[in-house]
Amino acid sequence: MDKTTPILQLNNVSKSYGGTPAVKNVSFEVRPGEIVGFLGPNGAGKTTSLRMALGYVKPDSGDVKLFGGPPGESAFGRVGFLPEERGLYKKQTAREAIAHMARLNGIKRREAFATADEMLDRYGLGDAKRKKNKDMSKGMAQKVQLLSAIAHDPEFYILDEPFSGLDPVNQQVLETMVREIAARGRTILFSTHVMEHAERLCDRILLMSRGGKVFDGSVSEALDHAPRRVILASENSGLAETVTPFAVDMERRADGALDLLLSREAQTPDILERCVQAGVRLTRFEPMRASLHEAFVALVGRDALDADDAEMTEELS
Ligand SMILES: Nc1ncnc2c1ncn2[C@@H]1O[C@H](COP(=O)(O)OP(=O)(O)OP(=O)(O)O)[C@@H](O)[C@H]1O
Repeated sequence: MDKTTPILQLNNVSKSYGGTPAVKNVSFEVRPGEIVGFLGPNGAGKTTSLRMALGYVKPDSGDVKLFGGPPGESAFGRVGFLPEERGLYKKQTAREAIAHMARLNGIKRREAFATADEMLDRYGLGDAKRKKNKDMSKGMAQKVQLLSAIAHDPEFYILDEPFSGLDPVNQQVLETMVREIAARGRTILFSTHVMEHAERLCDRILLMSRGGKVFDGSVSEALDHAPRRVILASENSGLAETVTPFAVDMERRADGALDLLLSREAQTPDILERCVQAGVRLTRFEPMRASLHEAFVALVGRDALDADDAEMTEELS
């Protein structure tokens, strides 16, 4: 496989359960060295897509290529997978759990235990080496499970909601881990509901909604879809009337300022100019930085609206 071959390709993949579509005609690629965030509301089809990527679930139609071929044995030892459902053998110790998975991925026994010890030390779990999984806190067990998914140093990491269930400190530890892994040239695809992690970590995000892909691009491209807002206040009257032509919505905040949701065409310099012309003396003019969360809501909301329109058209026809 050359360096330009995508690590993962889903081509028009669909999967239904009992006649209900979970994933509908989804296509995307993950290229070598990328950190890709997989976002979407509950039930959007993320886990199903990841399982198809690994070959655990067979698509009804479309095809999946992992390392340029069908997912399966050829990818043995090259992928590290953290499943959404967490679970470790209760009686295993932390080092046994990690070594066990490393061995399943082709690492020899002695090296597997040495790696387990080294990783537990490196990620602050040195004291837990001989602790049984049943005696660990939820966060600790999750870290151990993550380490067991990555101990064989795979080329490609598929992590299904790796941040869920971790406290803020451990989320930070995990973020650092992801950066370290990426710095070694590895490729990472992770699903998350936490926009801040996606915003900070990802080269690219994929957004799913109702089984379909609704966005595929960089974080800054996604932010273009977020509504733009400006917070305004003035020391005299007439502000709301003056800025109304630039707004699709506005709200009076508790501190008296106006929160303006800008229309697509509205330009902030024009708002300032109009206020000056109208004699409105501004005491506050604060364009707000859009968040990925707002872009997410806008993109998923639009998808839901489009779907409603389609349903309505079907009903009318
Ligand atoms: N094994 C299964 N049997 C039946 N239905 C399933 C199965 N797996 C997934 N589904 C359904 O497929 C849809 C997509 O689920 P999926 O778990 O892929 O979504 P998700 O985006 O990962 O959601 P979440 O963020 O809640 O984990 C849901 O409606 C779910 O109920």
